[in-house]
Amino acid sequence: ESQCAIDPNSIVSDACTSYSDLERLHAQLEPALDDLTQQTDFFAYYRLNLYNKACPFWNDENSMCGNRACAVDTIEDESAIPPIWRAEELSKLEGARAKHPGRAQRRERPSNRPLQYQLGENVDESCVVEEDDECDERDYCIPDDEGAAGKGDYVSLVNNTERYTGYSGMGARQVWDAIYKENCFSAKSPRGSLRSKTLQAAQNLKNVFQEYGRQHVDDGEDLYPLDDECLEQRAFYRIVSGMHASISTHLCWEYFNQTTGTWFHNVDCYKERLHTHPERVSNIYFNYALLTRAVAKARKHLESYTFCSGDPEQDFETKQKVLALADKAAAGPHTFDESVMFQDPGVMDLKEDFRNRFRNVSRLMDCVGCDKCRLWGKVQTAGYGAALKILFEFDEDKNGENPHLRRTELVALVNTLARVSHSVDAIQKFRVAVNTGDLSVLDVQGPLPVTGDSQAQAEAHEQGTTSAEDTLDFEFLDDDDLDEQPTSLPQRTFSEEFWMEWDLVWRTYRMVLRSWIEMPFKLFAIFVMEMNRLWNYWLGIPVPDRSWDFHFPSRDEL
Ligand SMILES: Cc1cc2nc3c(=O)[nH]c(=O)nc-3n(C[C@H](O)[C@H](O)[C@H](O)COP(=O)(O)OP(=O)(O)OC[C@H]3O[C@@H](n4cnc5c(N)ncnc54)[C@H](O)[C@@H]3O)c2cc1C
Repeated sequence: ESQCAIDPNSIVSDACTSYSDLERLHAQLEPALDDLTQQTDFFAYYRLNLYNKACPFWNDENSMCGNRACAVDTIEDESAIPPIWRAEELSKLEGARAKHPGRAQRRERPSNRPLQYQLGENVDESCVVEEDDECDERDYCIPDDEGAAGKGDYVSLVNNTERYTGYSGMGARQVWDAIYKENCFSAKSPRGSLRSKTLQAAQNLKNVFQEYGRQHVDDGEDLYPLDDECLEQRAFYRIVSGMHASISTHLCWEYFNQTTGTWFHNVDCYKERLHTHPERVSNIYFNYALLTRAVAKARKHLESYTFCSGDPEQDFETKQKVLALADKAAAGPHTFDESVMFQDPGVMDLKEDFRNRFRNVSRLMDCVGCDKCRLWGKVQTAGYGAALKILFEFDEDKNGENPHLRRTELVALVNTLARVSHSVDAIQKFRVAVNTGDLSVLDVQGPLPVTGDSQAQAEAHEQGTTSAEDTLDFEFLDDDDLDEQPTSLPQRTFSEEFWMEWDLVWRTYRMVLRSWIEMPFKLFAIFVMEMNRLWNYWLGIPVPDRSWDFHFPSRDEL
């Protein structure tokens, strides 16, 4: 039995929201988000370490993307960016850095007061920037050296759109594999159901094959089956899967036809990667719910936030716009209930585990072999990291006493929300195009009006009559739930039932045959691993743990 603190069924009503509610919220927030990310310097420029960090997990030299579309236009001429953020100005902070209180001192000072550095003579003293690039234990992300003058690059997020780059193949696949592998939480953490351990072992076995260069078949199934996991673990999976799905949406939305040299909305790409995988779409909506909740929760904190571009008028305007966005997010439906997560004192390890795993996902971005993908991968992992920090480490009612939110975190959070918002937009349009065959909807500017159906659903929701099928259930279904069929589904005919069963028998037969064919390879991999362990033992160096186990596929995996 899972020992998770949360009974998945108990929180359904708190953490549920409908597609149409989120679409309506999206229609309300989209203009404000667009304005913030496209029109303000504060949110348009991002400083990050794009080229100087090696992949900490493997040698990625062979998986570099050489396409022009993979390249990022960094800002060579720093006069294009607000003076206060220039490396030259930032380097003045090195002086201030000398006076930077040490770790011990910092522990003594009220821990959450923003670290502020006063700048040189040519900068207004009331305008301060924070330049703490050290990792706080409450961070869910690895800070990307904004404070390390001269180390990072300034990038305009407006001029480097996230879209199709052509980056694919084993390099990209390896990164996604490794990201999903982070979802195999340690056996020590308090869930320990046999099934999740088996899944973890299965994943490990998969890795053994990869290590030995055995390319596994891309069967189009998602990389990590969502079975018997607790809410926190499931949320982790949904965040990364939703981020993956959102990236897929953007590359389908702006796809490049190499024959004609034109960009277009690729409906087939959408069908293949999203339409036929509703759970991926649902994970995008899940992320939308999570990010809007984080922005709403940061509302009070943002009231005392210093926006600093060196131009007080612009800063004032930026702040008003951010507060207006947070107000709108807060006025919308309650999209996500973080208060039910990590509640049981027994799951404190799990929170630590969750945070560390998310940090690893952020480290994995340095393994992405395409500059533009790496840029947006870093922005988005930092954005989700900031959202998680706000959700799990912030007190909603306090403004000055919360953990400090770095400029990069806030910029990443808002831009990540804007990306997911754009995905929601694109998916709505793609969905209508596929359902009606009318491709002209793809050229509609701005959010689609909430359709009659969605409107009716929203009204029903307000009256408390939303049907179960309209609702996005963000919680775990247990096995009984999974077997339950919604009563409103059309009944299958006898011949449909027959062919479905026949299909299952046929797939089982193929699976058995396949497992016999794979058996020698599995045995070989086990043999190599055992030899490796023996060799280490003989040399007297630590013997690696056995990481193989057998995985019995579920009905869906056949
Ligand atoms: C961090 C990162 C950023 C990227 N950014 C871009 C970009 O900006 N532009 C661009 O053109 N390419 C980008 N790529 C590459 C892109 O994501 C795909 O890897 C590439 O298009 C190849 O796609 P694929 O069909 O092989 O499947 P992939 O998308 O690589 O997926 C691999 C496997 O993962 C599973 N899977 C797919 N989607 C999901 C999901 N949502 N949830 C769970 N499992 C899933 C499936 O089993 C699939 O076969 C990026 C890759 C990474 C790692």
